[in-house]
Amino acid sequence: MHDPTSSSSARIAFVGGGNMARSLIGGLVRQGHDAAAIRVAEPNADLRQALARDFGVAVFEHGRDAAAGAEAVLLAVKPQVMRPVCESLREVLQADRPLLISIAAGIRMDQLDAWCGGGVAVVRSMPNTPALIGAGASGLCANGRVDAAQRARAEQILGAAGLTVWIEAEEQMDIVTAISGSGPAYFFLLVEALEDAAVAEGLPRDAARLLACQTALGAGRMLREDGEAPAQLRQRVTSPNGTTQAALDRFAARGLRDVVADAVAAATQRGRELAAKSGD
Ligand SMILES: NC(=O)C1=CN([C@@H]2O[C@H](COP(=O)(O)OP(=O)(O)OC[C@H]3O[C@@H](n4cnc5c(N)ncnc54)[C@H](O)[C@@H]3O)[C@@H](O)[C@H]2O)C=CC1
Ligand SMILES: O=C(O)[C@@H]1CCC=N1
Repeated sequence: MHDPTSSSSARIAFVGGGNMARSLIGGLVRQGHDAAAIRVAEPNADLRQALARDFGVAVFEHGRDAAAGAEAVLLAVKPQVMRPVCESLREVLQADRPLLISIAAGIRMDQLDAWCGGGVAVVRSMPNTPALIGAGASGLCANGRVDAAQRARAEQILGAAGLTVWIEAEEQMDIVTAISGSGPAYFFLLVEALEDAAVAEGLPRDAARLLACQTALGAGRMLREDGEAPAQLRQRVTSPNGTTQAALDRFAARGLRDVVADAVAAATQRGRELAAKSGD
């Protein structure tokens, strides 16, 4: 029987059924959320059918059909189409007043609120692709209309795919995007570079990739599970005058920390530009 107060049967609508939506939906269903209460709007028929087949969710072609009667509406479309998508939902959002959650990079809560007609409870979130395997990290930020129950709902939805962190100042969401939103790509790049370097030194590529990938996994797990600071973990690997020291000295001499700071500044700035470009 449908119990509207139960956290596992609340009607949640996803507008956009691409990669990120799929990972969040997968997480919710795995946690026991009633699949029939999850409604997804996705214009691509193949994606739509795959979502229905894989998770048993209800699928629709148009956002307004999925969103009607939902307690929370999660917007998982690209930033470039966010404005027309919000405008197409305006009528149903104004009638039902659900919690609106956006995962789009660079789109501010006041823009979403205005495009949806005003007076909307908005949570802006920035997840990342490890959500696909339940190891995501999401920053969350709420506007003044979001109540405690809606905060809990947003945490439940994003938390189904990993860790959540509340960010009080919205301007910091561009930094979250630059660190954890884009961050998986930085670690993938480092693994690519390690693999190539090992091959250049003479290791077979298969072995190089396997060792680099497993090292990333091991280091990531120690960072989250050991409770020690990253610098302490680093020091425990580094024997005086040993091999690690030789590599770390070279990273320092080549200015690795400056390169990282510069890259994060560029990503943060790009997030701000995306918000400006999407218009008010
Ligand atoms: N990929 C990433 O690492 C991250 C992406 N994001 C954000 O998540 C959002 C979605 O990204 P992805 O899932 O990677 O993109 P995607 O391209 O896989 O998914 C977007 C989906 O929206 C659908 N769509 C387009 N117009 C629509 C409409 N009018 N109504 C309903 N659906 C519509 C598309 O057919 C597509 O399947 C973006 O705003 C992005 O900024 C956030 C964090 C990380
Ligand atoms: O690259 C991007 O713009 C999006 C936002 C964070 C990850 N992917």
